[in-house]
Order: sequence, then C-alpha cells, then structure tokens
Amino acid sequence: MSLDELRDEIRGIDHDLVELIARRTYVADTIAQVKDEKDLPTTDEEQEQRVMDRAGENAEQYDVDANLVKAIFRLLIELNKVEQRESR
Ligand SMILES: O=C(O)C(=O)C[C@]1(C(=O)O)C=C[C@@H](O)C=C1
Repeated sequence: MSLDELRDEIRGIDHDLVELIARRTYVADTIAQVKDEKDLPTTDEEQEQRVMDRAGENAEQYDVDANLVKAIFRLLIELNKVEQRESR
C-alpha cells in the first residue's frame, strides 16, 4: 500500500471515530433527560468505573496500550458530563 492509500485509510477511520463519539454523546443527552426525570445526579462514579474497566479489557483484547485507551475514555466521560450539565 502507498503512503497516500494508508493515509486515506486513516482518514476514513478518523471520520468513523468522530461519528462514534457523536453517537455516544447523543446517548448521553438522552441519559441526562432520564436522570432529570428521576432526579439523579449527573455523575455516577460506579458506572464510570465500569466504563473504565471495560475500556481497559477491550484495549488488552486488541493489544493496544490500556492506559492510553483509558485516558481517551476519561475524556469521553468528561465530554458527556459537560454535555449533560448543559442540557439539564
Ligand atoms: O451512564 C451514565 O450514567 C452516563 O451518564 C454516561 C457516563 C459515560 O460517559 O459513560 C457519563 C457520566 C456518568 O458519570 C457515567 C457514565
């Protein structure tokens, strides 16, 4: 494969990543509505731990650095919390 072809492949993956982040954020918006109805706080530390543990397990399964993947998920969770606070 040429450099251009490889970069084209990365471009497609990057597009998919942003689409997945958007989907995750949309779900968090809906979660915010449910939490609002049930008068629950935005932050659920036990759920965050489950998400982080799962991210680490998935990283190991795909042989990528678990700490780096967890750092990305920490950012995704923080993004959701900002979004949820804005929509409540
Ligand atoms: O599952 C939830 O309750 C969410 O709001 C989603 C989410 C996440 O991004 O995974 C975000 C904030 C919570 O503290 C826990 C998890």
